[in-house]
Amino acid sequence: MRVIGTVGLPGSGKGEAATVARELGIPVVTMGDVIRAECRRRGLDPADHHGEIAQRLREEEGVTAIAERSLPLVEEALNDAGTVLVDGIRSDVEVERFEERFGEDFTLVAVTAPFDLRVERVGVRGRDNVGDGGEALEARDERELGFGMGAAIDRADVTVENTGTLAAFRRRVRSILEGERA
Ligand SMILES: Nc1ncnc2c1ncn2[C@@H]1O[C@H](COP(=O)(O)OP(=O)(O)OP(=O)(O)O)[C@@H](O)[C@H]1O
Repeated sequence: MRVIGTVGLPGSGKGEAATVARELGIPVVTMGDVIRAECRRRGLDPADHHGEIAQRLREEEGVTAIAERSLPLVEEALNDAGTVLVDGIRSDVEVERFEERFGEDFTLVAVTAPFDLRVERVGVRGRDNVGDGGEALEARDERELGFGMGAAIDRADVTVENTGTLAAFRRRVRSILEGERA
């Protein structure tokens, strides 16, 4: 069994890595789904309340609340597959929770790309209001780093620098996902 977690700043390529996993038939557990489910449970629209509920869950159940609630989903996915990808790790305490649960079977993969490249890519994707100078992305970076994402990236077992072509990145991710455990 292998549990592969991905971590990276906005626009670094985590979504693309998850797409590669799905194409290989590897189930993807998205930690944001936990938050969306909790929004619905509280009768709130996830589109408007995602950030607020993420924050409240951490306050009410501790800083590992979202990781904790993701664990049963990962375990369920492991019933049918040898490898599972976890998308959405945001802090070092979450990394510790996965390491505590899965030990050597957990691999943390950091995806990195310089700010300017991420601005360009997020712009192409058109999901964010980047504005001139990439200010929106800067604010998102700050929020993520505030959760402890920098410390999580520092703990990675493998770092993929996503500075080349999309095809090269996808190949690298595929080889990590298919690779034998060291
Ligand atoms: N090496 C690359 N070359 C060109 N485009 C890329 C490359 N890697 C990723 N992209 C594109 O950049 C955009 C951002 O990547 P992706 O959505 O995977 O980022 P993300 O880390 O999931 O971001 P977020 O945290 O904001 O969801 C996507 O449109 C993706 O297809």
